[in-house]
Amino acid sequence: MTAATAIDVTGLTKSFGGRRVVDNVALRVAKGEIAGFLGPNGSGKTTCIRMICGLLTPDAGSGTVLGLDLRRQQRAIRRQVGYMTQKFSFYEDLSIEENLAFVAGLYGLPRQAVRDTLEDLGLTSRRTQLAGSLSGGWKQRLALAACIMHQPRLLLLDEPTAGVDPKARRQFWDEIHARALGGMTVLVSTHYMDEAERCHRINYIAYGRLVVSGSVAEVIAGAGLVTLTVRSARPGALAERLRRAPGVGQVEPFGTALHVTGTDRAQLEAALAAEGVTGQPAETSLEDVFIRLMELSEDNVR
Ligand SMILES: Nc1ncnc2c1ncn2[C@@H]1O[C@H](COP(=O)(O)OP(=O)(O)OP(=O)(O)O)[C@@H](O)[C@H]1O
Repeated sequence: MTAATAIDVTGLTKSFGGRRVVDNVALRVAKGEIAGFLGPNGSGKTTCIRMICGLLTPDAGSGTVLGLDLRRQQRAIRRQVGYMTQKFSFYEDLSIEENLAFVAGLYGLPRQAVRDTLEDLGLTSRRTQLAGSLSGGWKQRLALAACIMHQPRLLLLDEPTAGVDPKARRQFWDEIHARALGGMTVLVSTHYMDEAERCHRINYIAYGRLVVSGSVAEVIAGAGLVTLTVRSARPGALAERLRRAPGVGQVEPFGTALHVTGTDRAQLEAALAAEGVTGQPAETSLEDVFIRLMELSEDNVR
């Protein structure tokens, strides 16, 4: 491991009840990087995150987290990591400040840490509000406050913005980027494409296996997909026919236009020409790429 690497693990493997849910995953995350973790439901993201933060022991695999040994130094790792679980919970009948004071007590932090964290996350004016009465966005902010109060060097976020409105999500991401600029490393799982695009690098996992890793641009370029957009008076009927045409992968309506994606430009153009329409070149979206990766992974496990 170099000093600039926050997570450096290889061969991570975990089975539950004889079923392998994480299979030989290698992951490297540089210090100060925001790494996205994407993949279909049940593909093993949460399990990987829990192995990385020292809550679950891998069946196989090794490596370091913040320079600490993944297998032998789990306790030390847990102390330096902030982990926001998918279903974070609080004492609903306690205020924001009381909830944070409770967490501070668990970590043995001084009272000042609560005041600083309230201030830092813009929670001071609401500090007496009961956690149970907060909106989704403020609850999530409280959860973030609770997991960064002990100033971890690595933040692991498991679908932190599920069910939160766009403005609160944007504020949350601004907060995350500010922390990363300050040197904190972040590994965040998400199903939202716009959030994937906010990450420095993304890692796509399917059926327990890491399928691809890189910047958004690298991942899109590496998929080798071609996308054309067509307009039609009856896009629904055209989409139906195109989906059955050879060489056509995905056909997605975008308003009155269709985005048609495949791996071979000549075949795509031929499919459109057979329908009497011409396509205009369009950018392949990250969503198109992930759907393609998921289909390829399905084929591999069948
Ligand atoms: N403690 C456990 N005991 C048994 N099975 C488990 C356990 N934890 C996870 N699993 C199973 O392992 C698989 C991977 O789950 P995991 O939660 O890691 O996936 P995920 O990628 O985070 O999914 P999602 O996107 O839905 O959150 C799932 O099939 C899940 O049911």
